[in-house]
Amino acid sequence: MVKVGVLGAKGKMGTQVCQTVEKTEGLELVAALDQGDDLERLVEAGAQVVVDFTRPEVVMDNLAYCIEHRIHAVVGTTGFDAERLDTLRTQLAASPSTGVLVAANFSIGAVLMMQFAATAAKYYESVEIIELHHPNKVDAPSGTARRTAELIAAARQEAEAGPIPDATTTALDGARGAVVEGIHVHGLRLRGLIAHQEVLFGDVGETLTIRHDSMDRESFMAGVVVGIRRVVDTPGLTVGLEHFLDLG
Ligand SMILES: NC(=O)C1=CN([C@@H]2O[C@H](COP(=O)(O)OP(=O)(O)OC[C@H]3O[C@@H](n4cnc5c(N)ncnc54)[C@H](OP(=O)(O)O)[C@@H]3O)[C@@H](O)[C@H]2O)C=CC1
Ligand SMILES: O=C(O)C1=N[C@H](C(=O)O)C[C@H](O)C1
Repeated sequence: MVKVGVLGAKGKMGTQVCQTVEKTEGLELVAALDQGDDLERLVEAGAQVVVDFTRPEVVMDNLAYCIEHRIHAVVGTTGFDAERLDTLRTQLAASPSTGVLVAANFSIGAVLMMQFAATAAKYYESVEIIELHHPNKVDAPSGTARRTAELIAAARQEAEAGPIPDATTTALDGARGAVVEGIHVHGLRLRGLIAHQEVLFGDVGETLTIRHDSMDRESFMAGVVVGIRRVVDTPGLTVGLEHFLDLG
């Protein structure tokens, strides 16, 4: 039995993660903490794995505590850049048996979308990303959009692709979205949505659009369970759920 603690337990994702852990064979929910709760309760409850769906501004402190106390972590909270990931690697070096998984998106379809986009990247001159979410989302662009842009940029760099064409010389602020690793990312916030993303590729005479839709937060739960089961045997930092999946 894997003893699991959840941080952000009263939030949209945390609530569902608690329910999932409680009904999943081999997992036991031993702590459900939210804003204002003392992290010491994780140690008192004997948590072996913590699942964090909190907020970008608090997640690094949560992880520092977990790593210091040799508690593995499955992290869905957004806000990770290269500097934050390096900080985790440094902290984990002092706790070599501990595993941390940071995944921008736990939905299998979103993982595939990112993989497909990385595969397509070297074949197209143009690429832009549109992420669409519920209006209660606090961050923009989404972690998934950032990660997708990073993967596409890495694939383009490896293929020695030229610059993305764009003749814009005048624009209102924001009209061309944010730029992540040289790729334009546009964010929409709309009541009725949960989590959606389109990656649009273009070249002479054709376009390719890869779209993923999460219509229910249940779509993230299978990936979270895989993360919990695998992180206990995977010391160090893992970035992306794809490393815990058999994608062929
Ligand atoms: N990787 C993935 O697949 C997914 C990632 N996410 C990400 O997960 C994060 C949470 O999303 P969501 O559930 O929608 O957000 P919510 O705002 O619904 O939930 C966050 C919860 O964390 C609580 N919280 C804030 N600070 C702390 C703290 N220090 N310790 C414990 N709990 C705390 C909040 O309390 P309060 O409201 O009082 O501040 C709130 O209850 C976001 O970064 C989001 O982008 C979301 C969906 C999928
Ligand atoms: O806040 C959300 O809802 C989501 N956050 C993650 C992100 O920022 O990519 C994952 C998914 O898009 C839902």
